[in-house]
Amino acid sequence: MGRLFFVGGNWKCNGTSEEVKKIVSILNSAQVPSKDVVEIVVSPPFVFIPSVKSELKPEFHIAAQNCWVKKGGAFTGEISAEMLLNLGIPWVIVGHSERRALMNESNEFVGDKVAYALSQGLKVIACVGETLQEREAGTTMKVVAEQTKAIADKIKNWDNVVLAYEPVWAIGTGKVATPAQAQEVHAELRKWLETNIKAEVAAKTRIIYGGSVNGSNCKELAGQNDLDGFLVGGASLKPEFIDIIKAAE
Ligand SMILES: O=C(COP(=O)(O)O)NO
Repeated sequence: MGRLFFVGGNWKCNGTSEEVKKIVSILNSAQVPSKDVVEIVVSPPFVFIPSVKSELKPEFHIAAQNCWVKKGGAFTGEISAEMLLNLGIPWVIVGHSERRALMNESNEFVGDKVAYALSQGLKVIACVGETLQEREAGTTMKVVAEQTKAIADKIKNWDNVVLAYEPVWAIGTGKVATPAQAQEVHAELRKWLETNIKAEVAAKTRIIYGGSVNGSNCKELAGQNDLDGFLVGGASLKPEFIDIIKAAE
């Protein structure tokens, strides 16, 4: 396939400065595959980004967990794409299901955020995924296609987009999608890109999986044709994150 494997670690709203120091030292002492085998991105909470960026070895790139939908200004509490770029942060996660749910981020708002982040020069991990109710109602593909379309409607270039399929029912629950379940949706998403955007975008875009990935299930998941990596939550705070990165080999 020729798509460079991608592993993201989403630290979410976790960590103290002591805990972050420990995670950084675990990552710095780890032997990780070369950058031709895997692209690794870790996403600390905003407050730890400068220190993590300065301490972490260059094999690990940095992502923010969110950014504002337009140029910075009178938007109390927000962090702008320009600020991230000013700090030399190349990646941002947009549309995570926790933000869609807790902050009421609509598909259109997520699409606008992806477009603005890309327009400023950030690379984007764009998240889609269905809830348990939506899966049980048989509407998984309808939901993730709508979420993907809302992004596609706002952007022209997919070169700096990684699409993360994160079934909400698998996030933080320990109920990881089976390899077949993940492959099915990834293949459908790739087909959606081919049909609605273009074959080259479908072939090149990395589609990564997130939702209870750990050191024991990552290898089988990584073996799926249309699965190009992971967006890891809980396990990215633990030494097993290195095992997950090595699933790229
Ligand atoms: O939300 C997730 C996945 O979290 P978990 O690995 O803890 O299920 N990634 O962004």
